[in-house]
Amino acid sequence: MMHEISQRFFFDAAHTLRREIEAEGSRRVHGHTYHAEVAVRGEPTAHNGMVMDLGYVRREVNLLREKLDHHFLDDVPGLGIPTLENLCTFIWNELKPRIPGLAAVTVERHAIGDRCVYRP
Ligand SMILES: Nc1nc2c(c(=O)[nH]1)N=C([C@H](O)[C@H](O)COP(=O)(O)OP(=O)(O)OP(=O)(O)O)CN2
Ligand SMILES: [Zn+2]
Repeated sequence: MMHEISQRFFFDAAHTLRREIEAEGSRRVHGHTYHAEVAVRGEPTAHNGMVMDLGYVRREVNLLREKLDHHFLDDVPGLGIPTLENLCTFIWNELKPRIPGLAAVTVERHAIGDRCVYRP
């Protein structure tokens, strides 16, 4: 039977964004607290009852988090334009080789209710 486990984390980061609406504030350097979640699918093994030890997921997430937390997202190599979509893809690309059962990445800005889910 398939199970899905998940790990939440957050990071604070600055960015700029060129937009066609609400352009003025987005173009200036400003910051957000981003809330993210990674989900891992699999079958619990008979020997430990886990899909994967969440401590392992946390360790990988913490390594990834160092690349985003308190960074200027416009300058993060491999991220591209710092949208929620590209943050999901970036986190996916960073974690997928380390967490083979990775199933989804979610990034949200709670303050304004924006959310993106990447589930290829
Ligand atoms: N499809 C997407 N649309 C938008 C994205 C996105 O990542 N994907 N991002 C934005 C803006 O970054 C977002 O709306 C925040 O706007 P911003 O000017 O950065 O901040 P606000 O002042 O609106 O919100 P605060 O968090 O209160 O500062 C838009 N669309
Ligand atoms: Zn913004």
